[in-house]
Amino acid sequence: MSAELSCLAPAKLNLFLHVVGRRPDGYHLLQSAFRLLDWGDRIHFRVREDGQILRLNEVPGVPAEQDLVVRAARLLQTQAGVTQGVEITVDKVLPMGGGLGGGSSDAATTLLALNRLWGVGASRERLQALGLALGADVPFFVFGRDAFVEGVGEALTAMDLPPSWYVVIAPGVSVPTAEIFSAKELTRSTEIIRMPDFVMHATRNDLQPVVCGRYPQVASAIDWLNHHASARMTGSGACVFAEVESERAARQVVAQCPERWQAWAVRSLARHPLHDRAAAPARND
Ligand SMILES: C[C@@](CO)(OP(=O)(O)O)[C@H](O)COP(=O)(O)OP(=O)(O)OC[C@H]1O[C@@H](n2ccc(N)nc2=O)[C@H](O)[C@@H]1O
Ligand SMILES: Nc1ncnc2c1ncn2[C@@H]1O[C@H](COP(=O)(O)OP(=O)(O)O)[C@@H](O)[C@H]1O
Repeated sequence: MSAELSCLAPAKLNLFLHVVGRRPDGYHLLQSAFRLLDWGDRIHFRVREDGQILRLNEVPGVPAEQDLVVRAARLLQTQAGVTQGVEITVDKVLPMGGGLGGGSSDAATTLLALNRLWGVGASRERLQALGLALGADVPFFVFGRDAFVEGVGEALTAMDLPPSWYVVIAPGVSVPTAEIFSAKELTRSTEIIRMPDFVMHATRNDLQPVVCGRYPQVASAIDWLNHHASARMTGSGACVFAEVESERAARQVVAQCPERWQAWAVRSLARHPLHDRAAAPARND
């Protein structure tokens, strides 16, 4: 008999992304609005009593030791002095290096799930702080609701947005985040805005011109989607998105998408699923 749990690791969109400065260590200071999506990877956790942390399935391009789910589990186990272990199965749905935060979300879902399954009882704030060591977007996914994000990803302010439908397109390329942040043509001095006042048309993704200049597939996906609704890149790319008025409109655009790209109709998600189930005990099988 061992405790187990299956959970969505939701994707995110950066509704806008401004680069407002650079720290002495080279990391960039950002302002961004992060939105959760009701779409993502699926992760299954099963507690082991022998302390081992195992990923059971293959994930192309991600050896188990480098997988953020394994690294997140190991970090929590060490930091909280846990003697139990876990078997993890990752059903990868999100394109990697897509700017949808897949790896970071997998890590955050792992922290939230194991905090419960192992009975650690760490506060959300503590899990956010732990998550920052794994990646800049992990604190947001632990926070688990739409947020204004500042600093390098650690300063979060909750934001309430009405539900929306989006079209998301993967233009079939993977963009390395480090390459884009180190580009000499990147502008790093966008004026700091008062975040709650943002309006989409007055914002942009500062990484988008750099990515479009280097990856023409991203530029052409934005051009194509712009014919249907106002299109923009998420994160450091390569995925692009547009908000549309309804599920029906989203599905119509997806149906017309050229075959060389992948497209999805997705709706927003108000809360990370583990937040909704915060009070529920882990299932025992
Ligand atoms: C810019 C965002 C917005 O969501 O892009 P996406 O990764 O989602 O596309 C993220 O904050 C990215 O976070 P993450 O993907 O975790 O980046 P990391 O692996 O920590 O960083 C990869 C590399 O990008 C650069 N980097 C990253 C984040 C940042 N604020 N400044 C940087 O200069 C650093 O050179 C770093 O070594
Ligand atoms: N569980 C995971 N899922 C996806 N990528 C992972 C995972 N663990 C480690 N990675 C590494 O993180 C990189 C960035 O992946 P991802 O988070 O999908 O991109 P992005 O930050 O652009 O959304 C991948 O190329 C991969 O090497």
